Amino acid sequence: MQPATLCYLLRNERVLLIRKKRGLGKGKFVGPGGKVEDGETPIEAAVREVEEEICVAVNDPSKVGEFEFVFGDEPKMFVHVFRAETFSGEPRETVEANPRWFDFENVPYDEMWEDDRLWMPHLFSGETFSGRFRFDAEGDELLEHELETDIDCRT
Ligand SMILES: COc1nc(N)nc2c1ncn2[C@H]1C[C@H](O)[C@@H](COP(=O)(O)OP(=O)(O)OP(=O)(O)O)O1
Repeated sequence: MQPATLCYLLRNERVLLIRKKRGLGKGKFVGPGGKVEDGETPIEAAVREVEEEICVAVNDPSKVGEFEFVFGDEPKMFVHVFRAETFSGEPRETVEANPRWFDFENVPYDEMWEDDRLWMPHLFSGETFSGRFRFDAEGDELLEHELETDIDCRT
């Protein structure tokens, strides 16, 4: 399965999301992230993707979750989820992404992947989690899921 990352920047009860401009999930609000490249660790990939997508240097990402995404019967991605509260640089728009801060209460779930509304509240409350989400073959509709919290997430 393709390894990938999501890295959520959190500050003052707000989360930074990007309007994705290309690739899987184009047009949706998502967390900064992308595929893990050959020779990279997930944490290195998470830091690189945030820098590439919104020009922010993340200092202390900590792993808080793991997801398996399945499209139809095809395992699609294994995603390592990180959170970061210290980072430097002002988030800037790039060719890949348009960044925007949202209050935890006003996250635009209707414009996001369907799984996000199920687990993001656990991110905001400081929990760890793991999930398996099966979508239809096109990735349009979430068909079934399992979600567990308070997992051991050490990398
Ligand atoms: C299917 O459900 C998903 N939900 C959520 N919340 N996030 C998802 C889902 N499927 C994929 N993702 C995330 C995981 C990664 O952060 C990205 C993958 O995006 P992409 O394939 O565009 O990765 P890049 O490395 O940025 O793309 P390039 O190959 O173009 O560099 O989506």
